Amino acid sequence: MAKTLIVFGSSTGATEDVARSIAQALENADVVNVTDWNEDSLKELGSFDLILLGASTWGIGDLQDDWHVKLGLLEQAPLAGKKVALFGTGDQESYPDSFVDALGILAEAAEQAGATIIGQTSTEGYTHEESRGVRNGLFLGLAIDQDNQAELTEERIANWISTIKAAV
Ligand SMILES: Cc1cc2nc3c(=O)[nH]c(=O)nc-3n(C[C@H](O)[C@H](O)[C@H](O)COP(=O)(O)O)c2cc1C
Repeated sequence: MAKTLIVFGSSTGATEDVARSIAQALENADVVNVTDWNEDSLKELGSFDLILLGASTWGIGDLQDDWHVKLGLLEQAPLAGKKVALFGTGDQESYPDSFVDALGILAEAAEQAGATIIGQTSTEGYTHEESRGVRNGLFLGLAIDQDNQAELTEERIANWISTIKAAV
């Protein structure tokens, strides 16, 4: 398996749990909290074949706080030619018009840095109405709803990882 870096931002632990589950399922993954991400971290990106970025959505469609502070760093990251896959947690019932918006925010920043986004997923099985995390009818990454569909999380992660492995 490709050498993988997972960077997550999580306010109450949901996205961190997903990040750690993903890391367990991959053979060669480093997991980093975005709070520990700095200019020096950017220099190490070149040694990874695949970069996974995970964030929750807060406010109404806002990027998780720790990620929000580091978004400028992501925009400047040396990601040209790199494959980046995204995962996000959200609550589709309470926030149907901004469900996993963070996926869209991270995608735009990573693309600005030259990355190619892989790992888009179907919106089937979700009840949201609007999402900045959807482009051309697909989520820009893995969408997890621990608040309403926790029973689907394990299977969603497993399916997504298969797709990612096939794409690297
Ligand atoms: C005040 C508040 C605002 C939220 N806003 C959104 C939102 O706009 N969109 C969304 O999908 N989820 C929203 N959520 C749900 C969280 O994103 C969800 O619970 C997530 O799993 C939290 O992940 P974390 O613990 O990793 O930060 C919100 C939750 C709270 C409490």
